[in-house]
Amino acid sequence: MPAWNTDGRSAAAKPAAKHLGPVVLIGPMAVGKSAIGQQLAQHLGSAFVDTDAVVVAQHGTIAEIFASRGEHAFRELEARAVAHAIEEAQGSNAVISLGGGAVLDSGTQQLLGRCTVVYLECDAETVAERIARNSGRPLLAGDAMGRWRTLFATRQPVYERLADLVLDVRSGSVPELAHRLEDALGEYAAAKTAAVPAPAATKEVE
Ligand SMILES: Nc1ncnc2c1ncn2[C@@H]1O[C@H](COP(=O)(O)OP(=O)(O)O)[C@@H](O)[C@H]1O
Ligand SMILES: O=C(O)C1=C[C@@H](OP(=O)(O)O)[C@@H](O)[C@H](O)C1
Ligand SMILES: [Mg+2]
Repeated sequence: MPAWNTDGRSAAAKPAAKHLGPVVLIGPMAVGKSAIGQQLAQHLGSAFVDTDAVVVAQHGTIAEIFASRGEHAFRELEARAVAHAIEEAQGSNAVISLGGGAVLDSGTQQLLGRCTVVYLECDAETVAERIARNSGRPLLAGDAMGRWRTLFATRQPVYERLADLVLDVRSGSVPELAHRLEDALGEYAAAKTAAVPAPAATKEVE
């Protein structure tokens, strides 16, 4: 049972939700950032932005960008798309799914301080089948699983450091995980609300 926003109103209308701000999903390739993010946004009645989709819509497929302009150019386009999405989402509970490597950018890391960051935690076994039918992820060309493990090993500390919440996605379907995340966010927002001291009583002036 979702802990909040069960009445169809926008999540931002709930007092606790204002403590969340934009909800940003991070984690390695194929953990479900795009799929779970989209469903979560539907549950919350929030906007959804997949920053990879923004880059693709503006500049062509990720594989084409890597091939014609290189990874560095992709990272610049990605950082710009992320910054724009986070700026636009201020004051709302929009859900933003990043690409797995977006968190390496220092500007992005700073902007994430204005968001609730959810790290989707997974392992190689869970993503193996998804990676095997990988398409369109140039960094996984060749030995996909070996590359995934290597990238994960270097990025895992960054994901952990940036996370406000960690969601274990090693079991459960996309709809189940989206519900689980919605509940966890509701609890997180309620805890933050409780932690904010009530405003001091104003003295009456005669
Ligand atoms: N919990 C899950 N169970 C089954 N399939 C999943 C799950 N999470 C994601 N998938 C599928 O795995 C693939 C990769 O998911 P995606 O959301 O694109 O990952 P990411 O954005 O993290 O790279 C998609 O086909 C998606 O539907
Ligand atoms: O981890 C990465 O460096 C990448 C992850 C991809 O996004 P997903 O994590 O959504 O697959 C995409 O941005 C690009 O292929 C690079
Ligand atoms: Mg994605």
